[in-house]
Amino acid sequence: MNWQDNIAIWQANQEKLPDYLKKELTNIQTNQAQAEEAFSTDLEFGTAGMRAIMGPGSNRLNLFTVGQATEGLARLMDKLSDTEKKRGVVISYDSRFHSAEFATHCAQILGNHHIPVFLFDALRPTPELSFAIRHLKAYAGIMITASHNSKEYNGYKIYGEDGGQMPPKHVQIVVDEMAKITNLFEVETASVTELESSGLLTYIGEDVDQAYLAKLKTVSINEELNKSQGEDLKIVYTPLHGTGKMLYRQVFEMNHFKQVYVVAKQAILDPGFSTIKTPNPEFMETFDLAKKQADEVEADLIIATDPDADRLGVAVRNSQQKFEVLTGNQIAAIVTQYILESRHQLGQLEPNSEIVKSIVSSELPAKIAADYEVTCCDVLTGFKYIGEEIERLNETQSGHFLFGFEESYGYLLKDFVRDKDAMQAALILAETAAFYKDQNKTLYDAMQEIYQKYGYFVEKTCSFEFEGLDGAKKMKQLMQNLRSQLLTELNGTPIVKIEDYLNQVCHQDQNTQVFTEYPKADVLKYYLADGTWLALRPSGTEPKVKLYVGVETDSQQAADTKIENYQQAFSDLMTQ
Ligand SMILES: O=P(O)(O)OC[C@H]1O[C@H](O)[C@H](O)[C@@H](O)[C@@H]1O
Repeated sequence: MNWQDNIAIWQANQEKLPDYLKKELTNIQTNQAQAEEAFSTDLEFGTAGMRAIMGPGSNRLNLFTVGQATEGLARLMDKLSDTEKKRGVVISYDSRFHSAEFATHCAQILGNHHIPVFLFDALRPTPELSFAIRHLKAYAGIMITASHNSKEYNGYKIYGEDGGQMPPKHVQIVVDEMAKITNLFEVETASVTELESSGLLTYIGEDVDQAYLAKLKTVSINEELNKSQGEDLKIVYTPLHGTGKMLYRQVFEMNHFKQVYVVAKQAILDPGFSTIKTPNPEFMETFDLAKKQADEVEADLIIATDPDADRLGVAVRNSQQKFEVLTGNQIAAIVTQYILESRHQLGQLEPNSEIVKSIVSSELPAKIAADYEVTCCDVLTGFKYIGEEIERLNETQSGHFLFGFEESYGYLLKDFVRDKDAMQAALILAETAAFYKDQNKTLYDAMQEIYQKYGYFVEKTCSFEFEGLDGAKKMKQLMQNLRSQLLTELNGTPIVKIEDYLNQVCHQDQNTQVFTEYPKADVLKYYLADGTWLALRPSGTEPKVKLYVGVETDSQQAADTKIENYQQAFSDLMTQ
């Protein structure tokens, strides 16, 4: 169907649209480029479900595209046995515009299929949703969030019964069912009152909070340390206008961190994120307000969580006492070092322990792990793969999960959650900071010690935007070109190995070998003769190709120069 016909269908169904969407439908037609983009194609399920700008259209996040996905999930569940189906679905949502409305709409669609729904009575973090699925023994979960994207976006994630993001093979069934819904306006809903009275809709909140908080108490490794040092540690915390606000105080207090100063202006649930450009805890500017407050109260560290509280960013004082934002990889290295060292000291480092990371994350935690005879398992980008590895370890009883992370600021320690959990990460960071403070050191000092011991492993990610309708096609083409003309050197340094995760082949020493331990993914990873690695992949959540570079040298300065040079050389190649 062409986009004009698609608009005509939306217009014909005007009476089903809420007022704001009616207005937006009229407005969008005055801008042909935007209208074409919104109506000429359908949203796709990416790394983490669907994420898009909100507005009318089949390629936008709105009541009807959210409805289509939920109807897909409902039809998948219709195929289950009655007992399985009756386990129901847990739904949560973040602080964004329309998040609560979308969540209720999902409940009404599932309810129409006689699927029980457990809907949070107010916004809650993504990790709490993941926990709630297992806690309530539900069959699936839905989270309405666009994570750290800007305010125009919203998103939709589906979780499976293990609390992890639904694995691709199940998502495919949902996607196939979605494709059968050719008219988005035909998806039926039940009324909320009806569902409430029939018992199909249950509101959850406080009980699940208490159960989740109790589990969060098990994250600490050395409770005695927290008891003795927790009172002295000064933390400035910002929930960046999102769900972290709901539980942070109890989380810190229950774990003996009493001096937590919240950034009051960012503890307001504001879907416009009016104090920041984007609610992304990886950017320096996101910490501006927090930094001011941290200087006033002489805080040791700043912790920020994104609006759905699954990712976490940290700023620490450097040797000049100025706050510096750590990268996702640096946070992972510091936490890995602390977990392994403290467990080792306490005699709690079990044999067959394992950390899990994505293939585009730093090699430094792997090197630290090796030093403690702990395995490091690599998985594809997407926390669901870390969830799958945890499940595998549990099922086969072949190992003990200690820590999972991605360079994109996602961390998990305890498997009562099967996605990244910023609350767990906040706790372990506070404990780590307390550990070093006890020795008169900061987390910045900790990072320097790690570099000195293991080498300067430094990584940088940059991305190339591919907006617009033909963006996805252009990204695929770019990857294809790099596959058909394999690079042999970069900046004069030979490329010794190339892994192609789509064709599942590894090119090395003029040989091509097949590898099948990962699902197929559009990723190319290059290994250079000097130990540098580069990876390139189209993002699954944004219209971007991401370039990741990791180097290992003997000084920070040498690492920075090396990274700049390689990144530049590769970027030049891509834009030629
Ligand atoms: O690099 P992308 O495909 O955009 O994904 C970036 C991140 O997106 C989401 O937050 C996923 O849950 C993460 O697992 C993933 O690392």
